[in-house]
Amino acid sequence: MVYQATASAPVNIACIKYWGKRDTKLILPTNSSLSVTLSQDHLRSTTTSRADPSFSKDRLWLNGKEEEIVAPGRLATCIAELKKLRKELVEDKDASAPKLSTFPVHIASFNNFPTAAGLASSASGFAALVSSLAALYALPCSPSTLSLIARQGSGSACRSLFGGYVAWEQGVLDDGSDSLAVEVAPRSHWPEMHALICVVSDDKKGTSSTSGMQRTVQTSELLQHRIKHVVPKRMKEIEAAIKAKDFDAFAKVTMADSNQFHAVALDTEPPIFYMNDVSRSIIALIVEYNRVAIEKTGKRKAAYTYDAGPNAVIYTLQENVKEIVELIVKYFPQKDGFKDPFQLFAGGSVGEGRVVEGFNEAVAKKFEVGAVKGLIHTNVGDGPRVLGAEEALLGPDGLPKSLA
Ligand SMILES: Nc1ncnc2c1ncn2[C@@H]1O[C@H](COP(=O)(O)OP(=O)(O)OP(=O)(O)O)[C@@H](O)[C@H]1O
Ligand SMILES: C[C@@](O)(CCOP(=O)(O)OP(=O)(O)O)CC(=O)O
Repeated sequence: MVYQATASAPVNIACIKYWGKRDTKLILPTNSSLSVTLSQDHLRSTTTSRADPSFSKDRLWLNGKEEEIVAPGRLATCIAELKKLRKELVEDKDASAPKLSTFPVHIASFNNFPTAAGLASSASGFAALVSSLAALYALPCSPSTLSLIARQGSGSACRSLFGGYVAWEQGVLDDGSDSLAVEVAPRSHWPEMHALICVVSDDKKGTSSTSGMQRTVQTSELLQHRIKHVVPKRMKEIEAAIKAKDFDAFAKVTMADSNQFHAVALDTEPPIFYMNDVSRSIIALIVEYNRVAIEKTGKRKAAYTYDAGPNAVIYTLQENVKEIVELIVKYFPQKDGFKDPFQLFAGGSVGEGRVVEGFNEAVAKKFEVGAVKGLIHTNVGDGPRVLGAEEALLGPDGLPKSLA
């Protein structure tokens, strides 16, 4: 008998940013946060887990390379928590259930996009790990319960247990049992939400989120203001905007919160800079694009947001994506053609790009080819998926197929 399961999980990009922990071991945040889950059709982590009494120890391969599982590290904690749930919720209740909690596991995972480049690989990665082990162990758990475990792998990972629009409620309890992800609205509520990711750099980043945010907690006074007076109000505003499908309000709060996250990074001692000249020019383009839109219709049409790196994520409604791709390509000429998953250009190419009528072209300079290395067009997506045996990443010998 082979005990094995495969799952995939999505990336999420926060509109209200998580930045700061009140408990670094349990990964309990200093503020609530909210994100949009992006489609797994474009960006995903896929993970296969197998339990077998003949394995000598728990082992994990990420993109074909073995990673150490060292207790009490994050990987070891997540695996141990899931084994504990298997024992308590399945084996202790049903004497005939195989004692999978006592078997070592082999885990193989693959990210179909750059790992540790500020594209939230830790979020989709830990969500896929938790989802595949939960499927292997047949855990009767809700996504919110599983989010409690994914959170201990990487905070932002807890939000990837749901599709659509997701809040991570910070919670107040010391044991973290109320610090979990909840669905604000499913994908189907507002499926017109699209995202354009401008890959400015796919290098490993300078200051990791984990170390950067703790330096901010220790040194930034502005962070305390943000936690007490800004985020609670913004969480309410953005939830209301999502429920009402009010893109203008959604965009206003999203951009303000990205700005404030980078302001608290700058307010850290020594200061942390995640955005670069390219990032700032993309902001200038979106600000001008919105100025024209507001002049015509009174409403914003795009929202930029930046995580702990220079890559821009631009949220917009489906009807505006084409204009925005043309705008970005005009200022950031592309080496490779735009992969057009939604057929915006009906099989043709983007060409030289262009700006909308009334746009002040002087707000940014034209950059060299390669300043924006690539554009990824995606949309709001669903939560983790359990996949069939044909998608498994482990071979019959229990080792990654990529190594065979
Ligand atoms: N598929 C995966 N399975 C298990 N762990 C993963 C997976 N993908 C990434 N990770 C873990 O996450 C780490 C990368 O996280 P890191 O926070 O540095 O980058 P990021 O998630 O790309 O960026 P950010 O979270 O700041 O947006 C990897 O080194 C690995 O330990
Ligand atoms: C800027 C962010 O992307 C920070 C993400 O931080 P991580 O979740 O990567 O940090 P750890 O909990 O230490 O693993 C904002 C966000 O996703 O909310």
